[in-house]
This record gives sequence, C-alpha cells and structure tokens, in this order.
Amino acid sequence: MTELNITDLELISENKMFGGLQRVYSHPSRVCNGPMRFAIYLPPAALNGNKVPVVTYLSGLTCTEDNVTVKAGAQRIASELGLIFVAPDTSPRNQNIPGEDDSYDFGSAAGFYLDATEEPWAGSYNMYSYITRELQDVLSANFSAADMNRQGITGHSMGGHGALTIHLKNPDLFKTCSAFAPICAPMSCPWGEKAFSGYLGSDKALWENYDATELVKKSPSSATLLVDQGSADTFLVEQLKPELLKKACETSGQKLTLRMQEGYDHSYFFMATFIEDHLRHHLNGLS
Ligand SMILES: N[C@@H](CCC(=O)N[C@@H](CS)C(=O)NCC(=O)O)C(=O)O
Repeated sequence: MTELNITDLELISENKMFGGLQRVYSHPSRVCNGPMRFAIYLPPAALNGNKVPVVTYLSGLTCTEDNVTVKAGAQRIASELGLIFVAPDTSPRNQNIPGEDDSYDFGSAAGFYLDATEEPWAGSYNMYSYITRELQDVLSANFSAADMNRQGITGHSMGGHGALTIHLKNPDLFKTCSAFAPICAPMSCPWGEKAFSGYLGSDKALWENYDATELVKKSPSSATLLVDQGSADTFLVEQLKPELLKKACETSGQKLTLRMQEGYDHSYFFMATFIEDHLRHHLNGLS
C-alpha cells in the first residue's frame, strides 16, 4: 500500500490575476479522512523569489474555497500588498456519514473549525487540526515564498468564529486576526448550539474551548482584533452577537476594533467592500 502523503498536491486550476497566480489545489488529508481543496493566490512578489506574509481566510456556512476567491476581490489588494491569500474548503466532503448533506448548518460545508469528539464525526470533522497543522505542513512543503513566521487569519461568519478562536489559541502561529460578521459567541446562538452539541456532545467545558467570547475572557492575545459587522445583517441579533465579544474584550483587556458598518448585510458585497482594510490590518501587524 502506498503511504498517504498529505503534502502531495494536485493542481485543479490556475489563472493569472493581477500579475500573480490564482490556483486551486487538492491534496490527501489524514485528519479530514479524504481529499481537501484549498485556493491560494500567489502575488507577483511571491513569484519573484521573495518571502511574503500569508493570510488565511476561513469561509462561512454553505461555502467552498470558491466563494471568497470569486466574490471578495481580495487578489487585487493581495497583489499590491504582496500577500499570499489562502482559502481552504469549509469541511471534509463525501464521508458517507448519514445526514452529512441534509442541512446547511451542520455536516458538509459546516465544519465549524473544531475537532469533533462525537461519533460518527470524530474520524473526519477535524477542521481545527486541518487549519493549524496539516495545511501548515502543506504550505511550508510546497510554497517556499510563504513566510510561515508571518501569518494572519481572517474569515466570515462561521469562518470569523474560526479565525478568532484559532488566533486566540495560537497567537504565535497566526499573529494577526480579523473577522467579518463572525459568530462571536457560538455557545449562545442556534448555529453554535447545533454544531457544538452534534460535534462535541453535551459537555459545555469542551464548547468553551471553541467560543471566542469565552476564550477572550481566559486568554486574551496581544494583537488588536479587527471585526467588521454590517448593521443590516439579518443574522446579527440571533446568531452573531458582537456585543458579547465586545463586553468580554473590555473585561479582559483584549484590544478590539469593532466597526458597525451602517446598512451592510451578510453577503460578499460586504466582504468586497472591506477586504482591503482587513488585508492592510494584517500587513501592518506582520511587518
Ligand atoms: N443559506 C443560509 C445562509 C447561508 C449564508 O448566508 N452563508 C454565508 C456564510 S454564513 C455565505 O457566505 N454564503 C455564500 C455566498 O454568499 O457566496 C440561509 O439562507 O439562511
């Protein structure tokens, strides 16, 4: 039997864009039990022999690596600033788990950036380990231009929750953090309650380990978190709850720039509007 090599990449697509290259790859994943895809934009600086910072963008419910790649317009800014922009898929796929494709907010495309402890999810729904370990190995083995000591993390909605929690638990790996309309307190909203009880079971101590508001209270980072939230986002009140994150940051001394953006909704028109600010925030923190 041939050994599974997680760093073996298959190129799915390549397109020149703003002088750089937009690529999509697939590779075998051990922690997600099957092939995983990610998109990566290599700016001109990365193609000219320089080492450049890396920003990873975690997408939200229903997304693949494709949504942000085609809708947010990140590449124009990443090209100008000299940033590698990585966009992984949002969950394992095709695990043959009963019900995995039945709802938009659990299972496929809803991995919630945690390591599941409950069966039948535990063998594959390990997006936390995927982002913090396997994808790291894949990037450092294949992209010599990626400066793995200068990495930031951002994301949207479920991916904003992923970015905040992964940064707070790994501040030396992902030194900068921002989020668009993040699920700020998943223990206290329907999306989070459904995902955490399904993937983690009933032990709320385990849940706290993946809740940005709880993590900020216990272990604030020295970075300034940049969070943008649209005031016309239909998920704001029931699911996102930035006021809980804000209060926890005030209590613990976590630096937070929370910007309520008047009239913006939950869609990629919102990310496209503010992605430049976020990428500049990361570059500033990583320079
Ligand atoms: N389908 C869900 C909402 C899903 C949703 O808004 N997904 C966001 C992330 S949480 C997204 O980015 N969708 C993909 C897109 O807009 O390209 C609903 O209608 O309630």
